Amino acid sequence: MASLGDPSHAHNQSFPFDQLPVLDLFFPGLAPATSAAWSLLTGSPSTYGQALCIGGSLLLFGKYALKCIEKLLETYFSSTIEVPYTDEAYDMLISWIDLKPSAEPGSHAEKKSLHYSPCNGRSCFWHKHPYISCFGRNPVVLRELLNECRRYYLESVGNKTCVFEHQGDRWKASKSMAKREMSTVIINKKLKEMLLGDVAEFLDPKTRTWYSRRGLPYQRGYLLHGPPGTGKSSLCLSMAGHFDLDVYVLTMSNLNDHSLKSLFAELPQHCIVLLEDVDAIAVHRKAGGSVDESQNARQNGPADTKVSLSTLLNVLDGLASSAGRLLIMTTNHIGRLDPALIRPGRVDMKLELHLANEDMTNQLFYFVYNTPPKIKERVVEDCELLHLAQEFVAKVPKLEFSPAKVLSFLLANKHSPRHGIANVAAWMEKLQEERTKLTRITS
Ligand SMILES: Nc1ncnc2c1ncn2[C@@H]1O[C@H](COP(=O)(O)OP(=O)(O)OP(=O)(O)O)[C@@H](O)[C@H]1O
Repeated sequence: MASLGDPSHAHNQSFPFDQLPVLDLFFPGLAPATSAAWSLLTGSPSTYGQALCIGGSLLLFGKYALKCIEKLLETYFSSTIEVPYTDEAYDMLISWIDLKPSAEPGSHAEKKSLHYSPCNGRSCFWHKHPYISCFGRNPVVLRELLNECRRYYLESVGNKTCVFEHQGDRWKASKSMAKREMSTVIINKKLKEMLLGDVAEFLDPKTRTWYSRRGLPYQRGYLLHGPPGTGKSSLCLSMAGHFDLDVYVLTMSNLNDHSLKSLFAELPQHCIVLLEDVDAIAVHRKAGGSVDESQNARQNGPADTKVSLSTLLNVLDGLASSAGRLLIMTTNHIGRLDPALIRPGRVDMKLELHLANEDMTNQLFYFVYNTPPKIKERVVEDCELLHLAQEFVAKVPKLEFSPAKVLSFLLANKHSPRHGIANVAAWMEKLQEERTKLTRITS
């Protein structure tokens, strides 16, 4: 029996090649590779083994060397501009890419249109004629590109009102809508004029100087209150269009203290901050006037899921530190608001929007059926309009329906005012039924 130390046995220790064909049966091509590796390990490399070894090393080190070169180039020979997802420049970049001919989604653009956006990592695209990459230490090309994106973006939203909404504690452009003419929001004429005059005066640069000379906080707050569907949000949006401002919408029910603070910290200069349904913060006070925290917690839920009044007051007061923002709060229940929230200085003007009176119903009728003189095709002849409007107004009880309801009815009959007028009674009956049903459910 041969011992392990027996040199003659060493020779017999070679790879069991007699087993190779069997291995090859299951793993074709494995046998030659293992034989090369075996001969390398046992110190007698074949040419094939040597080549394999050199190739492998080249592959390994080549990859590493490439990474090093890439890093070196990136660090010393290229410029990079970071465009975070949350930055408006990101939206500009996206709209620019979307506008590129290569991004045209084809003839079915209207339905399920495609939108293109840059992904994380490296992207190559054409900018003017040369093929640009960020190679080189001069960032001018990148700046130029971003400027071009900005130009495209501003052109595309030129006649639009941009609305930003919050996602967690970040702002995100949610939609850009065609500017809504102030004339399409039907409210008391004097009220509208007063509001527009006040905002125009506030935004005047002279007013800003006036405030700063006296060390007064340059801020203005408005409260729009009234029943649902009286045009509070519409008024805010059309004001934004009128004064060319973007709107940042905060929905109180989806916020907590932390997100509210972060969102306020990120607001740009010159914009409208719309706080919708501020009554979502129901505040209970004790007999002495102090805030009843336990009652608040019971009604509003845990503190980390809701906005507390003290945080809201703090951020509103902080708003004064950055100039040029208009604060507009809306509510359907002014009686539920804490007096501290709507005290002068935080709210400078309160405007109540009403259910449709005779004048508003008349204006809504004209809004739907009056056709501009340029358009030949008309539903009603001008001479008939006055008479039909009077007939409609006489049938609709005043201060009973919101402008939203009246408008919705008129739009349902937009092709035939006569048919609409004939159906007013049935419509009111239906509304009454709905109201009774709702009262039964809620009681
Ligand atoms: N006064 C109005 N003039 C013209 N359209 C109106 C008016 N009020 C409501 N509408 C129309 O009704 C719809 C709802 O209006 P809007 O959202 O502005 O009402 P709101 O008072 O903000 O309601 P809510 O309190 O429920 O938020 C919109 O389509 C709007 O065009």
